[in-house]
Amino acid sequence: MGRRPWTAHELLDLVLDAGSFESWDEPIDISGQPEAYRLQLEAAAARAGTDESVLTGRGLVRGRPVAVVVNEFRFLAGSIGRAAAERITAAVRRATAEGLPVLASTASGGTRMQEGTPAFIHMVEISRALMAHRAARLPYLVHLRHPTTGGVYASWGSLGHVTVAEPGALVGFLGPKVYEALNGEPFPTGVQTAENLAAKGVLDAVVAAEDLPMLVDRALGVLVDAPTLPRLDRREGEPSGHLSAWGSIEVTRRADRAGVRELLRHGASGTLRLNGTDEGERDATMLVALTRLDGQPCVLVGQDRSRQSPTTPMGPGALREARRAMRLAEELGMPLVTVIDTPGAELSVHAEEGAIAGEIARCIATLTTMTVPTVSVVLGQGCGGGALALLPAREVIAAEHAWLSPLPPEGASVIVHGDVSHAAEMAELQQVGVSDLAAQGIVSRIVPEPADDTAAALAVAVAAECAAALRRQTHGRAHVLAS
Ligand SMILES: CC(C)(COP(=O)(O)OP(=O)(O)OC[C@H]1O[C@@H](n2cnc3c(N)ncnc32)[C@H](O)[C@@H]1OP(=O)(O)O)[C@@H](O)C(=O)NCCC(=O)NCCSC(=O)CC(=O)O
Repeated sequence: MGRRPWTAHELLDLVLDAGSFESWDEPIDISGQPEAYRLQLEAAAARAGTDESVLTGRGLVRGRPVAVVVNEFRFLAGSIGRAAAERITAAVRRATAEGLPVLASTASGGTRMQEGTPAFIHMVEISRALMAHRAARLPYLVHLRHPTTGGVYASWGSLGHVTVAEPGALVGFLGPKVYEALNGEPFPTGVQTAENLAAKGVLDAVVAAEDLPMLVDRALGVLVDAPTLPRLDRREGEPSGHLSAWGSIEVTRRADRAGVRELLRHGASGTLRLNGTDEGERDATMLVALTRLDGQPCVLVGQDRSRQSPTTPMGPGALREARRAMRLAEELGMPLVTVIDTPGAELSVHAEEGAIAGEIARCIATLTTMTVPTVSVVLGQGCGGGALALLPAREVIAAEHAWLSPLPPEGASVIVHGDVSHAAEMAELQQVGVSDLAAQGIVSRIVPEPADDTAAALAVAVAAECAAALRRQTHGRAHVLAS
C-alpha cells in the first residue's frame, strides 16, 4: 500500500458527487454493552470519527443514484459486530426496496472478536439480503480496500456482480499474522494481494479508489441505462457467396481477420471488461464484458482469436468464464451475446482433468435454457465442441465467411482418407459454410462481409446486426410481457 488507507468519510467524499451523501444510519445504543467493550467502542468512535465500523446511505456517483456501504478500518479494524451487521443488512434491504444499485467498499479484520459467534452468524443475514437484492435484478458492485479479511471478504466482499480491489491491498480469508501464529510459519507472500487475486481470476480488476467513479459509471451505464438509438451503418447487402467453404476457411484464418476485440473496439461503447470466473480461474482466450453494442446494453462473451494459439488453446476455464457471463446475463435480466471464433478447444491432460467435455455440455445446457434475449455470432472459425458451446442462442447470426464444423476439416480428412490432403473436399462435404448453415436453419442471418473486407468494417456490420437482433428480441419479450 502506497498511501495512508482511505477513511470511510474520505472515500465517500472521493466517490460521491459533492454534497450528495445522505446517511441512512440510525444511532447505535451501546449502553447495554459490558463496560470494557463499551469503553473500547467509545475510544474507537473517538479515533475513527464514526459511530461504528460501517457507514451507509445514498448518494450520486456521476449523477447516478446509488446506495453505499462503506467500512471504516480505524473503528476496531472495520470489524463487524451485530450493530454493524444489522446496519449493512438494513441498508441493502432499503436499497432493494428503493431500486438502487449498491456499492460496497470494504476494509476489515472480519467478524468482531469482542462479540464472537452472535456477530459471526450475521454473515448469513448480510448474504441473504444481498441475494434478495440480486434476485431483484439490481446491481451490486464491490470495492475491496486494504486490508479486507475474514468474514467480510467471505460474505459481502465476495457477492458482487463486479468485484475490484485497490492496488496493493491485502485481500485474504485469514489474516497473515493469524496464520503464522496458528501454523508456526509465515503465509507465503504475494498471495493475498489484489494483483495476485486478479491474475488468478478471483477479482475482476485492480482499481484505485480515485477511479471508482469511472468504474461505477461504466458498470451502471450498461446495467441500468436504457438502450440508445442505433448509430452504426448496417451495411445492407447480399452475401457475395463467391467463395467455396474452403475459401471461407482460409479467409477466417488470416491474421488480419476481425475478432471479438475489433467487434468491441468498432461496434461498442462503454465497455467494462470482467476478468476470470470470480471463482479462482482465468483463461485469457475468453473475453467477458459488460458493454453497449451499437447502443444496446448486453453481457458479451467471446472467444478471443488473438489469444488462442497451439500453445494457448481455449481450455475448460474459458468455458467456465463463459458460464459466468451467462449466469450474469440471466440474473440481471440482460441480453447476452456470444461470439464464436475458435480453431478448437484444448486437447490435453489439463483439459480432460478440468472437465472440458462437461463444460461444453454445461454451456450448451445453460444457453438453451436462458430466458433473456440471446444472440450468438459465428464470427470466424467455428471448430468443434468449443464452438458449439457458445452457439445455441435464440438467434444465430454469422459473418459471410464464418463456418462451423465438428472438427478441423484437416482432421475429417485424416479420419476418412488417412491424410490431410482432402480437407477442402471434406469442408464442402460436411456443409460447414454459412449458406449450408442457413439452409439447415442453424443460422438465421448472414452478415455480408464488406467488399473492402477490413476488420473494422466487418466488426461494425456484425455489431449493428447483433444489436438489432437483440432489440427485436427485447421488443418481442416486452410485447409478450405486456399482453
Ligand atoms: C486485518 C489485519 C490484517 C490488519 O493488520 P494490521 O497490522 O493493519 O492491524 P492490527 O493487526 O494491528 O489490527 C489493528 C487493531 O484491530 C484489532 N483487530 C483486528 N481484527 C479484529 C477483529 N476481527 N475483531 C476485533 N478487533 C480486531 C487488532 O487486535 C488491533 O487492535 P489493537 O490496536 O488494540 O492492538 C489484521 O488485524 C488481521 O489479520 N486481523 C484478523 C483477520 C482475520 O483472520 N479475521 C478472521 C476473523 S473470523 C471471521 O471473520 C469469520 C470468518 O473468517 O469467516
